Amino acid sequence: MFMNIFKSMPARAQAFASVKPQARFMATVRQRAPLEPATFTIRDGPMFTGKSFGARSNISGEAVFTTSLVGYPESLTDPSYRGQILVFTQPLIGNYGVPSAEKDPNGLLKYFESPHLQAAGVVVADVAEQYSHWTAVESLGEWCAREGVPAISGVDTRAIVTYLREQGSSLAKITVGEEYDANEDEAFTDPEQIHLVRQVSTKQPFHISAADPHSHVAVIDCGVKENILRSLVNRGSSVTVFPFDYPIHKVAHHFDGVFISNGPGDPTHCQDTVFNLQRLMETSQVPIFGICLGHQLLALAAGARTIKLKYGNRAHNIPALDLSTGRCHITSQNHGYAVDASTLPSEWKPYFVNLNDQSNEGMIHKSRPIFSTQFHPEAKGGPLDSSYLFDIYLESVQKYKKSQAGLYPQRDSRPSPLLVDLLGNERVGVQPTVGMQNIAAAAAAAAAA
Ligand SMILES: NC(=O)CC[C@H](N)C(=O)O
Repeated sequence: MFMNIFKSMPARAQAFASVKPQARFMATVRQRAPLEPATFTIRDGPMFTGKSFGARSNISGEAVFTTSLVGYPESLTDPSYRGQILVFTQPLIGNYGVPSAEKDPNGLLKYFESPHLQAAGVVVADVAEQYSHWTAVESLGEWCAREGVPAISGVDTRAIVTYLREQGSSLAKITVGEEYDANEDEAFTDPEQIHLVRQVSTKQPFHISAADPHSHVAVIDCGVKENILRSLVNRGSSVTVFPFDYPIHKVAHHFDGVFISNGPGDPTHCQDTVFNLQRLMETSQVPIFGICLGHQLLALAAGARTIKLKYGNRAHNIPALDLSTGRCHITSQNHGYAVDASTLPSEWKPYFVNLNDQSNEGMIHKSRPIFSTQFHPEAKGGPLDSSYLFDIYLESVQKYKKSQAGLYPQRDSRPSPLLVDLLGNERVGVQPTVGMQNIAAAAAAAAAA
C-alpha cells in the first residue's frame, strides 16, 4: 500500500521521500486554521478582497509600495515605515521566514533594523506559509500576528501598484473579518498628521562601544536603522545615540562626529532637530553625515526646502550618480520626500542624483566635512555599492579628532565605564507599532498628558 503511494509520487517527491529524515531539507510546514477574509481599501479608490494572515485587527495608514525582491524582515523593522501600509510587488513573500531578535557581540540586533515590526500593515500577492532558512524562527504570518500587525494576501498587487503610481501614495486601510460594510467607514488615519519620529526615537541617550574604538560619534536618532549603528561600530567608532530633539550643539564638543539618522514621516515635523543642527553648524566644525531623513533635516537646516514625491522611491536597485566622480551606484531606498536641489544655498552642492527620476540623492558642503545621502549606504537588505561612504565619513571624523587633540587633551573615544552604565545600551521607551488607530490614540493620549 505504502509502496503504491510512493510510486504514484512525482519523481522529485520520490527522491525527497527516499532521503533519510534527518538529512532532509528542513522545510517548516505548520497546519493553520483556514485564513479569514480581509479587505484592502484605498480611500476614494478601489477595494481588494483577500485573506488575512496577520493580526486580527483593522488599521489605516499611507499605502506605499516597494519593489525590493528580498529583505522583508529588514524593511518591516525599519522605523522609517512607521505609519505606512507596505505593499510588496515581489509576488511571493515570506518564503525564508523571519529571524529572531538575537543580538551581536556589540549588543546590536543581528537581523532586524529595530526590535519590532514597524509598518502599520502588510500587503502581498502570495504569502509563503511554508518557510525555510537557517535563521528563521517563525513564519511571516506568525510574526505579524504576534506583533499586532494586520496583513493581507491574495490581492492583485500589480493593480494596487498601478493605481498608486497613477494617483500617488494614498491613504488606505486593512479590514479583517467576514463582513466588510464599505458604508460603515471608519476614518482613514493620516500619518502625515502625526509626529512619527517622536514615536520611534529613543527617549533617553544610550551607548554602544566598539571593540577597540578609534572615535566616538553622536547619533541623532530619528528612528535609526540598526545597520547604521552596526556600520559605525564595526568600523571602530563607538556611538552615543540621542533622542531626535536633544540639543546636540550643546554636547558636540565631546564627540568626534555627528550622525543624523533615517526616520519616518514629513521632515518638516522635526523643527527642533533642524534648529539644533543650525546651531551645531554655526558653533562647531564637527564632521556631519546624514542618511535619508537625516539628509532632509540637514538640507532644511542649511536653508533648502523638501518636497513630497508622488509615490516615493522604495527599492534596492535604484541608480544614483555620484556627481563628483561620474560613477553610478545601485542603491537601497525608502523615502516619500526629497530635497529640492534647486533650493540648496551656495555653500552646498548636490552630491548624488537619481538616474530614474532625477530627484536629489545627496548634498555636500563645499568646504567643510559635511555630507548626506537620500539613499541608504548601509543598505539592509540591499547592495553595498555605497557603503564606502561610511569609510569617508569616519576618515574625516578621525582627522577632526586629531585636530581637536590640542584643544581637548582629556577627551577619549572610550567614555568612562560610569557613563556607559548610566546610559544603558539599547533604545529607551520606544513603543511597538500596533496599527495606526492605536498610534493615533497613543499620540492623542501623549498630547493630553
Ligand atoms: N528612510 C527615511 O529616512 C525616510 C525619510 C522620510 N520619512 C521620507 O519618507 O522621505
